[in-house]
Amino acid sequence: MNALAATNRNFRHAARILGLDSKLERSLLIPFREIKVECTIPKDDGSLVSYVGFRVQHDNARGPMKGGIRYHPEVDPDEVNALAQLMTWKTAVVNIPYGGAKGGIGCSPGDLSKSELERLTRVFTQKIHDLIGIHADVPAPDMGTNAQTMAWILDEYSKFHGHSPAVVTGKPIDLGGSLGRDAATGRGVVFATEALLADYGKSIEGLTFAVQGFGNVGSWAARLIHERGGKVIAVSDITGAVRNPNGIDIPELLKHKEETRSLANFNGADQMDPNELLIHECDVLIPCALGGVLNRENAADVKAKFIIEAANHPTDPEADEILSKKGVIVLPDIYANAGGVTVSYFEWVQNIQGFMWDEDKVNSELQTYMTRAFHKIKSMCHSHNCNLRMGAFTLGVDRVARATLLRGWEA
Ligand SMILES: NC(=O)C1=CN([C@@H]2O[C@H](COP(=O)(O)OP(=O)(O)OC[C@H]3O[C@@H](n4cnc5c(N)ncnc54)[C@H](O)[C@@H]3O)[C@@H](O)[C@H]2O)C=CC1
Ligand SMILES: O=C(O)CCC(=O)C(=O)O
Repeated sequence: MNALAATNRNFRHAARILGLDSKLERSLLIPFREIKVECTIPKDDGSLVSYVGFRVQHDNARGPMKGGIRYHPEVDPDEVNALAQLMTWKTAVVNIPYGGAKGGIGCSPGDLSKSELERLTRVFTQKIHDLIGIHADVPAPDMGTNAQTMAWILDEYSKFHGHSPAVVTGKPIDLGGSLGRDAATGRGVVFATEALLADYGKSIEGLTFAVQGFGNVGSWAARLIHERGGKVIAVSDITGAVRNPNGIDIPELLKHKEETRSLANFNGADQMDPNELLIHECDVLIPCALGGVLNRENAADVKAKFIIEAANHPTDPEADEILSKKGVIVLPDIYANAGGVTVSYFEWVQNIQGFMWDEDKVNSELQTYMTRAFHKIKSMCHSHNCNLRMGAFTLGVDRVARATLLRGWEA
């Protein structure tokens, strides 16, 4: 099922549970604004190449729209729409004063030189600068983008609007980025995992983990799990996959990845088929890469007891049903990976205050937000007799619906 159909289906299910008015339901589903722009740049050899850039601003009832920008060949308008909508529910789940947005450019960032990426980012920013802004829409990194990408957006935007560090988050510390933002999504995943496991009388120490994706989110999640005594027994990324039933030495794997840019030829683990990772024997599976990876083709073969959705939309609704029948507990993306946008919020607050927090404060506030949201989700699950995904969706949708009604929406 495509990402937008899946996200709409989850939203409609939550709206039914909440008994939302059908006109309000329809209004919440329609994006506030969809932007599609042509981005033509000269390549390093002087030839011209054109890309399509998207920004979907889904909802701003609770505050400025917020969400990452993705550079990936499979970026398409439906997917960006789905991811923007997920941001609206996600910011509401962790109760930060934002709406939702998402952007992307259909490109292969690994095939572009640094100067080509810079030109592409600047052209994209020139095309959308009037529609983003500190109190309108605040981009951040997502797959294929990073702090450097945010620095270029900040610089280009500031040419039009004056120096504006709060227009993006996830920027370099030297330009007003927050301590702890780089690790925040992975750290939030770990806080979310701890909250869930505690609910089952368990802890990370001694459990086995399989992690798909070893970029920003996956590598930080794996590192922090390793530090807490969890055994990361399988890791994959676009270059391949490795496994070690005794636990992979994650700091060594990080060093190897840094030196070789690949998981291949790592001495501390055996190579494995990357397609096997999601169905590998483990206690906890953490998808940290693409959407739709758990679907009706593989869900029945999943062996993990818990799935923590660090990626956005990794589980298709058809897989959700299969996993639920198998008794697998799924912690949904709009909560599990909300640590990134939560620390983005702290970064924005620091920029507006002109006051920098120390890293311990960032991390401890993040833990407070993640733990509080988990208990709120659980209480929605009890009230509505639903699973964690619907607990999170009902929590997020209810908060956005209330804000919309209070602002004067009338059926
Ligand atoms: N960066 C952030 O703050 C946040 C990211 N996310 C989500 O987390 C996921 C990962 O994002 P980042 O770590 O930021 O991206 P990234 O670009 O830093 O890393 C992506 C990783 O996925 C791997 N990958 C790509 N295709 C794969 C495949 N077919 N099989 C296995 N691995 C594959 C890449 O090799 C890389 O290791 C995405 O779904 C993103 O939307 C969610 C919330 C915040
Ligand atoms: O930090 C942010 O503003 C957005 C992060 C993001 O794109 C996400 O949570 O999917």
